[in-house]
Amino acid sequence: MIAIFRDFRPWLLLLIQRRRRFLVGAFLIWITQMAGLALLGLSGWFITASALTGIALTLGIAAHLDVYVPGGGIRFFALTRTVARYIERLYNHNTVLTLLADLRYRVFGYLTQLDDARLHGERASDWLSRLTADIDTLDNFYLRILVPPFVALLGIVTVSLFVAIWLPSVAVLMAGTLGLLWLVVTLFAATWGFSPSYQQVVDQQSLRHLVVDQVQAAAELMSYQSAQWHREIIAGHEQQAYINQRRLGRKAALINSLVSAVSGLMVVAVLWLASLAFTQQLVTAPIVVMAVLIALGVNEMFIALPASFMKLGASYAAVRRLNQLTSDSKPVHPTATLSEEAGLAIRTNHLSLHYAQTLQPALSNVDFHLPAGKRAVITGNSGAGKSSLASVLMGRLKATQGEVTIGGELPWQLSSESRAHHFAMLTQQVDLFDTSLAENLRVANPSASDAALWEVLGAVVLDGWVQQLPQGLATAVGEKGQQLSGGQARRLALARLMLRNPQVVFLDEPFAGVDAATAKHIAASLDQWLVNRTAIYFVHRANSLNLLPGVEYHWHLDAGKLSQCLLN
Ligand SMILES: Nc1ncnc2c1ncn2[C@@H]1O[C@H](COP(=O)(O)OP(=O)(O)OP(=O)(O)O)[C@@H](O)[C@H]1O
Repeated sequence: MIAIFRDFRPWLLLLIQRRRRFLVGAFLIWITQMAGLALLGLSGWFITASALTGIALTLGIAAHLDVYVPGGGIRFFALTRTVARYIERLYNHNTVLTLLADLRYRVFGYLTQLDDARLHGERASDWLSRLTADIDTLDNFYLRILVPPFVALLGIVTVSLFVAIWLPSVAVLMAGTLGLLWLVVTLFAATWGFSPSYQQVVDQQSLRHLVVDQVQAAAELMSYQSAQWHREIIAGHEQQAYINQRRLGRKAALINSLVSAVSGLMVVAVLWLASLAFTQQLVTAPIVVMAVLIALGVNEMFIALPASFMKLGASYAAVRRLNQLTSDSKPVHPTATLSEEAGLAIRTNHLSLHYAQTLQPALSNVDFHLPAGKRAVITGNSGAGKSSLASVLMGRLKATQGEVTIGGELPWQLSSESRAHHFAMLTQQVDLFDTSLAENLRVANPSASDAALWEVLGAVVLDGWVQQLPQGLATAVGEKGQQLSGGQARRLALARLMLRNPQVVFLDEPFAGVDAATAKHIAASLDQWLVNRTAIYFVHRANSLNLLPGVEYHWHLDAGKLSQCLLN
């Protein structure tokens, strides 16, 4: 229980920052509910009193009834209920949207502080779930879990005090029964539904993964004739999820029936006690009707509570996932910067990197020094650690041991603006936006002219191809650049990089997927563009070396260990 509270705490604190909104919202709900109950009670009283007065007059008994005050009261409560409900909806929806913005802002802040290893450690759909489903669950917390039980308690006290004016015994009965019901629909419902609702979130997540896999790997599954096999796995999970959902539904239905049964019995008991008071001439008949109608109407305050509290486990699952982000993200925003004049030499000192959940280090004791403005090549077989080293040099990963300095600063301590300004990296995985060629290029330099775009396209030998496209630079590249070949996409990414003016450049396999003649042309363009920049090429094969003019250093990575090679 304490652990659960500890997990919820940071998010509750965030929600509580808006406590004024919380109190005003709760007050508006309370006004709406009380106006509804007053309308019901007063109408019951008025109808009964009118009927009794009518009967008395018919029987020739002198009787009178002031119809103006209760009539006015009924109109007043009817209007109050409508207006209060309208304002309450506006106000509380505004609060929910404000909280949504608070939560998204905080979670997005955590995401931006995660390093490459953590970001790549989970699926994109999981990150999306955190930003959408998990936050929505927390967002519902305010309007479903925090406000309604508070208002219900306030309602119980108000109604009991009101009824106590005429019928103290009825008031005690109502306060006792409603208090017990309150405990059942909140604490008991939360405990009883905790594990199935927690499981529901876990099931939904695994089903989402499986279905995404089924769609993404559809071609493979069909060509290996395994689609049916995979569908059966999904069906198995789905069946489990249904069983759990039914369990949750049954529990919710049982609590709802309990609430209906107990509140029904309470109405009968109120009728009985009030009738007793009537026979003892302690109250009039209209008061009896009013008390019974109020007891009937008070159930409304509990209707939504069991369903919300049964899902506390789902909120907890969301909170736990979001809390993982807090513990993984860096505590401070790095702020170091590099000066424009500084010569940006790269130096590593016993650099080691060990990914979590792997036995062998990806980099171990890497030592090298690349003077400012010089070029180097680091070769290595697949899995030797080239991309990992590039990520550490870029400051996208923090070394487990040792350190790297660029221009005298630790890259991971540089502000993101400084890194973006001074460093550039061509990664193996190219990310293109689902927009035009020009827009994709201008991601690197929004103010680049068309002439500048043509120039960099020429440098990567894409200009001829773009010229013969009917829409030229305005041609759409499709989602993830699917309308381009792999080699074209990489060349477009390289062209994009050349629109910037970085001092340090890392090029991970710049010639992958490119034919020999084109590679030669690109190498010549790079040779020109890299003048006065510090650059490291990361390539698989030493036979790419003749494509790398100006390279003065050659290191080789083997299973994370770096050794110096002679350049021939
Ligand atoms: N996010 C990660 N989590 C765990 N291990 C990782 C991660 N990224 C890489 N590795 C491991 O680290 C080692 C080095 O990988 P890396 O991608 O740096 O090699 P590489 O030389 O760039 O390979 P390639 O040329 O095939 O891209 C490999 O054993 C790889 O399995």
